[in-house]
Amino acid sequence: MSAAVPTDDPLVRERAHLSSSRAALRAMREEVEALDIKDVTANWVNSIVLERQIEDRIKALADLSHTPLFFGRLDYLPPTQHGQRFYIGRRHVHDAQGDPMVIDWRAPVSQPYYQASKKDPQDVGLRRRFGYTGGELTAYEDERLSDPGELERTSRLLQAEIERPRVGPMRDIVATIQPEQDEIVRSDLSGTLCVQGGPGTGKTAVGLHRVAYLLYAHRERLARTGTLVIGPNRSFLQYIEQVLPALGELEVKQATVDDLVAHVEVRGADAAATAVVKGDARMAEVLRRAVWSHVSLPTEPLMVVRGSRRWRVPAYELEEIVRELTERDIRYGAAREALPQRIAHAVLVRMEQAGEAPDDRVQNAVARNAAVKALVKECWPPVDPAKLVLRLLGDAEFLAEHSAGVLTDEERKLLLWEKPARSVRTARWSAADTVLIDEATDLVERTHSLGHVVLDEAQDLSPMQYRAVGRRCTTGSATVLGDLAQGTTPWATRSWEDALGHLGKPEARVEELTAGFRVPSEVIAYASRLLPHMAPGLAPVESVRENPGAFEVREAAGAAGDSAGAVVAACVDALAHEGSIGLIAADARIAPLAAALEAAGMPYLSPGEETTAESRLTLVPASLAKGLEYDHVVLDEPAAVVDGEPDERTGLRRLYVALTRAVSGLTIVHAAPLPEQLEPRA
Ligand SMILES: Nc1ncnc2c1ncn2[C@@H]1O[C@H](COP(=O)(O)OP(=O)(O)OP(=O)(O)O)[C@@H](O)[C@H]1O
Repeated sequence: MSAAVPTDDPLVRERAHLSSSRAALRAMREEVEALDIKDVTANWVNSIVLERQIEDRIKALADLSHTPLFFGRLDYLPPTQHGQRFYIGRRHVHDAQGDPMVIDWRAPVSQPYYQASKKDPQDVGLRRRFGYTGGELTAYEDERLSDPGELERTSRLLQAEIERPRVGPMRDIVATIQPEQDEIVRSDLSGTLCVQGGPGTGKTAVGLHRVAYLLYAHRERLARTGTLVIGPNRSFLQYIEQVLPALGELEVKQATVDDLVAHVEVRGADAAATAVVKGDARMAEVLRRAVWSHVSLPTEPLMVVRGSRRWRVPAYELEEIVRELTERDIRYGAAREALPQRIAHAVLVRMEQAGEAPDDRVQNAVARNAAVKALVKECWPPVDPAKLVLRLLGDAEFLAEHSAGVLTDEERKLLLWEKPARSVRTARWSAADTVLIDEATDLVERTHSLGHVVLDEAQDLSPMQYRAVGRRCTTGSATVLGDLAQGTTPWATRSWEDALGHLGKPEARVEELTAGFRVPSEVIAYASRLLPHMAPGLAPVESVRENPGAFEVREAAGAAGDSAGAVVAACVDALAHEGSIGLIAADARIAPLAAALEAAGMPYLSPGEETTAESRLTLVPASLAKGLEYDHVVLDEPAAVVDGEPDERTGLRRLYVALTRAVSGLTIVHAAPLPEQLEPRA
C-alpha cells in the first residue's frame, strides 16, 4: 500500500483485504497443486480417485476475475462470535495460520448477512455490502443494524444488482438472497418443500442455491446419494447450467423428466385427450394389476429329484408360498428372485424331516433345480416393462381386463393404438408412454432413489410424471418449484396438495414467494390482467424493481399476421440498448419471422444458445419461453400465441409466460386485435 494513500479510507482497507485474500487463495491452490500423491497411494485405483479429487479441488480454488471473492462483511457485536468480523463470499479462504479470510456464504455465521434486520439485528453491529465494477472493488454500503438512530433503508447496491441489465445465461444471486428466499435455501434436508411463486420471484434461483447449500451442509451424505435438478427442456437447462459451477458445485446432474424415463426412443405424439389419460394417476393401478396378473398360483405338486431320492412339495404349500410373496411389499422382480429359494426351503424342510442335514449349498442347488426353475417360469414369469405397456396399448382385451372399474370405455378407446405396434423397437412411443414404461419398470424393480431432487417448472407435470420423479427421491427429499398460473399442459397441476400426493410427499410444506425480481411493475401489472381469466385466486406478483421499465404496445399497419416488418423494426430499436433481446412469437410464426430477420441481415440465436456482445438477439418460440428471461422482449402477435394452444385457458397462460420474460422492457407488436382479456378491467 502506498504511503500517500490515507489508510483510514475504508475502501482502501477493504481492497487491501481483497488482495490479501486473493493471495491466500493462491497459496491454498499452490499447496494443493504441490501435493505429491505417489507416496500416499497404495494402488492405482486410489491414485486415480485422489487425482480427480485434487483436480476438482484446484478447479474449486480458481480465482475467477469476474466473480469477486467476497461481497459482504459482518461485524458481530461482542460477545457473539467474540465480536469478530467476517467477510462473506462464495467460498472459504484461510490464511497461512488457518484463520478465515473469507467465509463461505453457506456457513452458519454468514446467515445473518441475509436475515438480520433493524428489527432483529441478530447480534450484528455492522453489515457491509460491496460493489464491484469489472472485478474491482469500487463501493461499499453500511447498515448499522444495532444503531437505533439509523433508519431502515433499501440498499442501493442490492437495487442495482436487481436492475442490472441481463446478458448471457442465469447468474447466481448469492450476494443478494432475500430473507424469505434464504429461509427456503437453508431449510432442512429432511423435509420436502414446495414453492409457489409468480414469474420472476426467484424460484429457479432459490432452488439452485438450495442445492448448493445442501451440498455444503450435508456434503458426504449427498455425495453418496446424489442430487438432481430437473428442468422442463434442454434450453432451460442450458440457461441455468452455469449457476451451480459458479457456486463451486460441479457434480450436480441436470435432466428433464423425459431424460429420466428414456427407456425407449420417443418417435410419436399423443392427442391431448390421450396424453391426459396416460398421465392420469389411475394408470398406475392399471399397470400394477397388469404386472401382477402374470403371477399364477401353482396347481400341481412339485417333484424334485436329487440322487436316488424324490422330494414332493404339495400344491397347497406352493400356493401358500406364492401367495405370501404377492402379499409382501416387494417388487415383482425381487419376489421372483426370492421364489426359488422359498421353494427350495420347503424341500429342505422335508429333507430335514427325513433325517438329512442339508446345508446352504444344498438349498442353492435345489433352487437351481430344473423342476423348480420350470415352476417359477410358469407361476412367476419375467415381465418386460416395455412389452407390458406395448400389450396394454395394443391388446383391447388385456387392457379391458386390467382397467375394469378404473377406466371408462371412452378412456380405453383413447389409449388403444389404432394399429397395434408389432414390437418394442418399432412402436411409435410417445413421451407419455415412456412414463408408463417407467412406472412398470419400477413395479418390476425398485428405482434408485437420490438424496435430493429439485423439480423446477413442476406445474406442467402429469400425475404419472410426478410419480416418476417421486420414485427417484423415495428415500430422499425434494424441492418442488412452480407457478400454477404458468401451467400450459392439458394436465397442468391444479393444486400443490394433489401434486405432492402424487410425488409421494404429502407432508411437504408449501411456501409462497410474491416479490418479483424480474419483471418491471408496469409490465407485470399488464400481464396480471390475464390472471382472473386463467388462474383465479392467485395474487399478482409485486415487482421490487424501481425502474418502471419500458413498455410499449405497437399496432402494425396491414393485415392481421402481416407485422413482420414492424417486428424487425422493434428488434432494431431494442438492440440500441444493452442487454439480451428475446423475440417471442407463437410457434407457428417462428419460420416467417426467421425469414424476415434473415432478409434484414439480422443474426439471431435459438433459446439456450449463449448470447454474446455481438449476438444478442434470440428468436424464441412461445412454447420454449418458460423459465427464460431477456433484458428486452419483443412479443409478436399476442393473439397468435393464444390461438396456438388447444384451448383458451392454456393460450392465455402461454401468453402470460411470454409477457413475463422481460427485465428492462417489453414491446408488443400486433396487427391482429389484442386478446380482449388484456383490456383493463372496468
Ligand atoms: N434476491 C435476488 N437478488 C437479485 N436478483 C434476484 C433475486 N432473486 C431473483 N433474482 C433474479 O430474478 C430473476 C428471476 O428469477 P428466477 O428465474 O429464479 O424466477 P422464477 O420464479 O423461476 O421465474 P419463472 O416463474 O418465470 O420461471 C433472475 O434474473 C434472478 O437472478
